[in-house]
Amino acid sequence: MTTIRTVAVIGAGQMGSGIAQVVAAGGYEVKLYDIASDRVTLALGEIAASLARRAARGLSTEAEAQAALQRITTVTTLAEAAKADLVIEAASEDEAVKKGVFTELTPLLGPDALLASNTSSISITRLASVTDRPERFIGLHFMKPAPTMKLVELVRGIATSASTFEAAIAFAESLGKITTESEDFPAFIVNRILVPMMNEAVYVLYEGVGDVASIDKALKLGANHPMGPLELADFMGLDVALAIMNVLYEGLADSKYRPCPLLVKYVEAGWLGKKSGRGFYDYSGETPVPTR
Ligand SMILES: CC(=O)CC(=O)SCCNC(=O)CCNC(=O)[C@H](O)C(C)(C)COP(=O)(O)OP(=O)(O)OC[C@H]1O[C@@H](n2cnc3c(N)ncnc32)[C@H](O)[C@@H]1OP(=O)(O)O
Ligand SMILES: NC(=O)C1=CN([C@@H]2O[C@H](COP(=O)(O)OP(=O)(O)OC[C@H]3O[C@@H](n4cnc5c(N)ncnc54)[C@H](OP(=O)(O)O)[C@@H]3O)[C@@H](O)[C@H]2O)C=CC1
Repeated sequence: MTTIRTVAVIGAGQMGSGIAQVVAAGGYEVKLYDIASDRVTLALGEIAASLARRAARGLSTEAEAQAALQRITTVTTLAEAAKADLVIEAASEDEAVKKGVFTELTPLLGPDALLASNTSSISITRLASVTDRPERFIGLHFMKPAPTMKLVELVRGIATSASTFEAAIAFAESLGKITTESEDFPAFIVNRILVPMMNEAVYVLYEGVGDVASIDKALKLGANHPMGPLELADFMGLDVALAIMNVLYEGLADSKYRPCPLLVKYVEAGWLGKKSGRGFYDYSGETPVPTR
């Protein structure tokens, strides 16, 4: 079994930065890469702030937070990122982008390196097929926010070996996470169930059944969800939610997964949720304000 000491994270967005933080806190050396180098700098600042908040909440000591931050190195080329025992890809939810990353990365890797994707929905078998090591490739699906959420969903592609699967379980558990296993079907388990529920909430808004505040209040107080479905969609990123719906719609060829036209329009407008400052809520002020 490969001994994992150094982990590269490709993509320093919402998930890549959270994953880098969790992995560094777990005692691993981390290399963080993004296609946009300014994004990596921003991510490091976000990680430092999150580690400090968690220390202030008593979830770690100040010294542990500092040590975790010290273990993260930012890199500006895939060649530097490739010098790792495990590479976790967390780039945008777009099959062409992810395949591009793995195609470029593969010849740069050491022979024993393991590959993982944090994809929310895309076939692990198809992503693995562009590499030279589909048996050493696995879906390692962290939930947002990665430092807080307990689950890591593991997805084996058709060629993933038993030893890769075991290494992935051991790695996730070493981070204090609990794993679950899904077969390699569109959007796996969590998002197959969760994201159509959020899409339905957008239909409820689109059809005028309720406004943003009513829909979120209904699910928060009526079903004890920690966030309403529209708040959660904004938190996840509307582009990510739409990409997952499209994978379900195309992959399962069933009209019940049709993305709500209002969700499509929001993404086309660049209203991507919290990360862009506007989605179903407006985040420009102190507290989020419903937009409909
Ligand atoms: C798309 C995919 O592929 C898969 C997915 O991830 S699906 C999405 C899965 N995630 C969820 O369903 C999350 C649902 N929401 C929750 O469970 C909770 O609201 C929560 C855990 C996010 C926060 O709960 P909480 O009681 O406020 O926890 P708390 O410990 O105070 O905060 C945890 C972190 O969440 C952050 N957070 C809380 N609410 C937030 C919000 N509305 N927006 C952004 N960040 C928020 C906090 O800042 C904190 O971050 P740091 O550790 O960096 O300080
Ligand atoms: N958001 C969520 O709740 C969750 C998302 N995921 C999955 O995690 C992955 C990342 O999502 P998320 O972090 O939300 O998305 P973000 O848009 O926040 O981050 C993606 C990052 O990847 C960068 N990127 C794009 N192309 C490349 C490339 N070729 N090489 C390196 N970096 C690249 C983007 O840069 P730029 O912006 O410049 O294009 C961006 O910084 C997706 O697969 C998503 O489905 C999994 C669990 C939860």
